[in-house]
Amino acid sequence: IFLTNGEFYSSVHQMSKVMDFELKMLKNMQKFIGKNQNKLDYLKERLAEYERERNEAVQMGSSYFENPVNKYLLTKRLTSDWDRLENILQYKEGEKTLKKIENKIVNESELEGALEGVLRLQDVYRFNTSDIASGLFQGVQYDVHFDARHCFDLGKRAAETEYVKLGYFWLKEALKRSADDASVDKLDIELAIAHVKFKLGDIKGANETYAELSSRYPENEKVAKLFSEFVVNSADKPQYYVDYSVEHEPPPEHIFSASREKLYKYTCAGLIKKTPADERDLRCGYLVETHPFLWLAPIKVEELHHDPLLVVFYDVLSDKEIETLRDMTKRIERATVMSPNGSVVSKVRTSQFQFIPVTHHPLLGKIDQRVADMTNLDMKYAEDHQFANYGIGGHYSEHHDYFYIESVKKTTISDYDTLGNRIATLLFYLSDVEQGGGTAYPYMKTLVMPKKGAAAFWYNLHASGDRDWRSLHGACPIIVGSKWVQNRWIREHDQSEKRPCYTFNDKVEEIL
Ligand SMILES: O=C(O)CCC(=O)C(=O)O
Ligand SMILES: [Fe+2]
Repeated sequence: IFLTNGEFYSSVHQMSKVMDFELKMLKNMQKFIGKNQNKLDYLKERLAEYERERNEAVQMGSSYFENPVNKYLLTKRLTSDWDRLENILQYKEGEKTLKKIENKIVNESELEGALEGVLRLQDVYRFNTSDIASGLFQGVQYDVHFDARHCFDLGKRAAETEYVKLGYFWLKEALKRSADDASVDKLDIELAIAHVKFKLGDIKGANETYAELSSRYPENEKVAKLFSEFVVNSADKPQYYVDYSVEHEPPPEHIFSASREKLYKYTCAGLIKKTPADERDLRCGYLVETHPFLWLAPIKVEELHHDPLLVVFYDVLSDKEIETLRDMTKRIERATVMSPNGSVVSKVRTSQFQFIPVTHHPLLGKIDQRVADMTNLDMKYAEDHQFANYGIGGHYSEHHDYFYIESVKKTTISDYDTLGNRIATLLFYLSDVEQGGGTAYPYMKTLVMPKKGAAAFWYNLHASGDRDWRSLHGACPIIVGSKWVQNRWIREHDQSEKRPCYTFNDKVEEIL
């Protein structure tokens, strides 16, 4: 058994394990019910039999005992039969099975992770609470909805995270739904709303809610207690209201003045995108120069940004190759999980992000040759192939692929002295994603949507070797679907023949 702590919600691949686990639980439950059903059936039969014998005896009166057989039967019922029955009654049928069911493996932190996944989606894509609650995502209607209890759980969870304000809206939604849905107590929702208001610094609003509740429930001890706690805790807080008219703060007027995290989210949500003027010089076409073979089989390439360079290559992996790659990652993963020693949690984690050396399978070398043809870089200087799987809500926040060599220990980076920094990244998409899951490049105003068999390619370093901060990117959360990617991180030493240094420094100073 290897399912544990908050590792599943982020990967659909892992979720399928959870599904298998649920099936086992259901089977155990069936077994438990079956066993107890047999026991009850047996007991019912015995009961009927004994009642019948007894009724006969009662009807016959004392003459019943004139028959030695009857005398024997009564004695037997009250002695050996009864002992057996007692044993059966005391025996906890299906106890072992019950233990298995009780010993649930998907624990509370999984649930918290799942709730936070929903909140992250909502935050990044700026979904309305009532839309999510009724199963509407980016204009696509799904046949799911959240009841008052779900909304309440989300609201309470949100209040404990960075999404406190969303917590307010979820609790309001819970309140709305509780009108004709008794899955949660209305007063509990209202108390949670008062608490969230307090957390948001809405001291005046919280005070009004508590005051109203205590006048509506004058005898309620819980209300009185929470109100007086609030009065004590808010005594030295500034007294103001919070505006709840919008669920998501609009971006600042000069959008690039926002934090990098915000820029990443805005790009995922489509608030940052290229203007027609930005797109004017970008081309689509066929790549034929880097290798004579490409004259026969040119690679489809789409330019998405020029400086720094960002392109997408299409149809560079076949479905069959992708199948082989996926099989490869499955095999390695299982081997890791079954390993008898070492931390189980980290093993499960590495199975969501795993490195496979090029020597592991001939296909990996073949792919690297293709990458060399596509990028004109030398793949001798690349890291191991990295595979990753993201599930619903799974994401990778904004980051640079290059190393900050000043701030990390050199020894933690493989072969830094010989290979140097990550000059470029080639990111294969091994799956389509139904909704969400794009790769966002805020400074290039680009959102690349995963397309099975395609690959995004960009430079992380200037030709001078300096880090290019404009290569900032991140994987947007998955709304629906499962995303598989394969990373090729290409190092800078020694690409000098492939990407000559300029004689001038092309470094662009950071504007932050
Ligand atoms: O999955 C993506 O879209 C981006 C992944 C990424 O940036 C990374 O693994 O470094
Ligand atoms: Fe990255």
